[in-house]
Amino acid sequence: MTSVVFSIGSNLGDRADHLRFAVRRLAQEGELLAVSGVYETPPWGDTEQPAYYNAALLVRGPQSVEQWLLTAQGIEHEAGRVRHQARRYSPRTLDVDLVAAFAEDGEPILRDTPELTLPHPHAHQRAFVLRPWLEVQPYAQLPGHGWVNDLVLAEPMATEVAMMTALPQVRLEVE
Ligand SMILES: Nc1ncnc2c1ncn2[C@@H]1O[C@H](COP(=O)(O)OP(=O)(O)OP(=O)(O)O)[C@@H](O)[C@H]1O
Ligand SMILES: Nc1nc2c(c(=O)[nH]1)N=C(CO)CN2
Repeated sequence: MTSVVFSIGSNLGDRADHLRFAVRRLAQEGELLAVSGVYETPPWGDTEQPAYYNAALLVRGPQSVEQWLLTAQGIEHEAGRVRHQARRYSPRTLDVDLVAAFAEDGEPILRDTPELTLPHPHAHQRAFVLRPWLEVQPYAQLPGHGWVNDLVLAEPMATEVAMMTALPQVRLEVE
């Protein structure tokens, strides 16, 4: 069994609907253990694009992390995601990234291949990943970077977290 923290994001079309789609599909693929709140977040990395909706999920299942990656990419495709070769961080209907994964004994699963890096190589730089992650794993540690709670409290991350808007009226939970 593996437990995976997913970051989901959308900044094209009906953002809430795209996140709900990701939750519904991942709940079909594994056991949905926790769902964070939804945040509206300023675009990171390429600022000339609309704001994102972001959230985090914790899902468990018998899959390998490589199988989870294929599932995540399949879900992005089903949501109509188009990849733009010329633009690194282009707007997208749905992004489903593996942030971190854990074996049954709680040990982090590490990968460093061209297809899959675990933990996600940019996780420690992204408020839109770290803040929702804390809601699904309050005692999370990011291998190589320490406690996630410490990361979100330290500057400049704390300022970026303050720029995120919690949207409690947007619910993602599946029935
Ligand atoms: N932890 C990971 N989660 C998702 N994709 C990963 C991961 N590690 C490596 N990848 C690889 O990254 C490639 C690019 O993925 P994608 O197009 O979703 O990137 P992005 O979302 O635009 O940027 P970023 O990966 O920085 O969030 C994928 O082909 C995938 O194989
Ligand atoms: N706020 C925000 N910015 C981003 C996001 C995202 O999900 N949210 N995803 C990106 C590529 O993975 C690049 N930039």
